[in-house]
Amino acid sequence: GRKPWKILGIGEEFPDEVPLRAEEITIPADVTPERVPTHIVDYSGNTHLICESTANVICIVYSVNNKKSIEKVSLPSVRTNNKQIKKNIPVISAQEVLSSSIHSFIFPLFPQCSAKNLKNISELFYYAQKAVLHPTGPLYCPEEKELKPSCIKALTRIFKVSDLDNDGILNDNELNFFQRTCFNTPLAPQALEDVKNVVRRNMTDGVKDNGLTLKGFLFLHTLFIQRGRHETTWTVLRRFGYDDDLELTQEYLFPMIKIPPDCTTELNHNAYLFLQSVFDKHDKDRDCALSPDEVKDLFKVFPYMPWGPDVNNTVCTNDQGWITYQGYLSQWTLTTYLDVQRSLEYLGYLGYSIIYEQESQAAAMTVTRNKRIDLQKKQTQRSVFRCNVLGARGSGKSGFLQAFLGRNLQRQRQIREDHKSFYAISTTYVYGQEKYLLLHEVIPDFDFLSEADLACDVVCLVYDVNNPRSFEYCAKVYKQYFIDSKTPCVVIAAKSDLHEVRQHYSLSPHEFCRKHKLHPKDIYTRLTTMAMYPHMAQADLKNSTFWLRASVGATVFAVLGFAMYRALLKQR
Ligand SMILES: Nc1nc2c(ncn2[C@@H]2O[C@H](COP(=O)(O)OP(=O)(O)OP(=O)(O)O)[C@@H](O)[C@H]2O)c(=O)[nH]1
Ligand SMILES: [Ca+2]
Ligand SMILES: [Ca+2]
Ligand SMILES: [Mg+2]
Ligand SMILES: [Mg+2]
Repeated sequence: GRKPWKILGIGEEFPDEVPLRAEEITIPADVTPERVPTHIVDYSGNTHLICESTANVICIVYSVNNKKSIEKVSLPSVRTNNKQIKKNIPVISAQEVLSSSIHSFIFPLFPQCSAKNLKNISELFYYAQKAVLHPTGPLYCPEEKELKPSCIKALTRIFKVSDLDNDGILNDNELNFFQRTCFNTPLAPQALEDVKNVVRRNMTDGVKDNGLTLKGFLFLHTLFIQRGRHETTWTVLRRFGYDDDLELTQEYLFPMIKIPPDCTTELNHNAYLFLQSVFDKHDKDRDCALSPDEVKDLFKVFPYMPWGPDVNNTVCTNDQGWITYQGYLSQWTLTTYLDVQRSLEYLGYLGYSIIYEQESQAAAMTVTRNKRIDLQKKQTQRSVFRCNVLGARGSGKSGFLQAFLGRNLQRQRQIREDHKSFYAISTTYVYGQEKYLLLHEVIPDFDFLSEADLACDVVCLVYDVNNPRSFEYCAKVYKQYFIDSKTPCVVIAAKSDLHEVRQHYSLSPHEFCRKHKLHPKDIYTRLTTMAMYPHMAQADLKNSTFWLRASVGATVFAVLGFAMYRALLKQR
């Protein structure tokens, strides 16, 4: 899909009579080494003509046994005579062709070419094309004789992604995998040793425990570039998703994925396996939780830190407040459910499609079938269910979410205001199957409940038994938004450890929910079950509403995590 491009030739001509500007010659794509159709325009030493050109690369051709010809076309003169030459047009010369043909060890050699008679003229065009397609500019600083910072950054990410066990060394297995990934060919055992020996000869800490360190890896690439083999480095960079500016491409980070309405996005089994391996390689002390340092290390391959402190209040953490393995997978599940583009982007940074040899990051996603079909067929393959939690201000919504993560009131009160989350996600078992339940706290603004606030699998209406004005909100929301909807609703009486007061509403909560006599043992499992089998909720309960009394007392929490929620049906 590349556009055809132009090579401009300027030089001292040997024939006596030459036209000022020869006709353009076009080399068709299929006979050029880089498969790019190429126009060659010959400018016969009239360097000022280049001003009008739109060339991608300029070839300077001169006779090596004629000093004058070199002087005439030497770079400074081309530059000074042609101020309008765009700064980023590469200029190559026959001299360069000669000096680039050096022995190298891993990748196939270029044929030796003769600049003297340009017998192998195709080499010249090979280099001309290479100068455009694989520019050294973004990679290497010739003055400093070292890689540019952005190139070091990209190669460091590539090293980290390829270092599958995260020990800071590319061992033979990892090097072979890397080689196969980038060049489609395995590395012969001898070639592998040769590479390491080259590094050993040049530096002391480039090889460690018979594997390549980051320093050694960067050194190798410096060497490739210095030996005119920069297309090797470009092959690696492009394989890992980088464009000419060393940014990850849009196609790599955001592959096309179609999400029809009423469908949701989940990670598939392969993606969970990959994420599990990423967790394992960063959980260095194997305590099944990510310490702040481990999290930092995990996200070193990202251009920014994707998880803020609110994540620790969205998923399960250990006693130290560190995200557990379960919590880590939950957070990935949440991101995928709420913002699949972001999830694709993150998988891209981690190198999912490369490590798991997939066409694109999109291969990690399952788009679930339309929810309506699930309802018709009365079954679902989904594994993530969303429950929106609504209730008046201060009714105990956040407490309900945090209790799901196993946090008692005392612990909840330690959460900083700016670290609070409007989501909580964890797993529950429904008929023996592990499912994710995603709780979302909706900001109580009765007049501004959006589509998104209402779209979910099950609704929780929370009121405060201790606040006489809190039930009215639930009743109004229910009557306005859910009475005719297919979405099952649950009414939850929160703070039931406090004194229960009479609600200022025409019906008492008990009357409101009287018809719906349910005794769920575990409110969260109950919610997931209702989300999964809404037709059951419909069948059981005419208005698909029942009433729960939930207590978030600290002492009750201590025994069975979130089992402190006692769901009782009050009978009069
Ligand atoms: N005693 C007792 N207090 C609770 C319980 N749940 C929440 N609270 C307290 O009630 C207050 C409000 O609780 P939240 O969970 O923040 O209520 P909310 O509905 O999220 O409030 P907003 O987000 O402001 O709308 C806080 O001071 C909590 O500590 C409970 O079960 N028992
Ligand atoms: Ca390793
Ligand atoms: Ca750990
Ligand atoms: Mg000519
Ligand atoms: Mg809240």
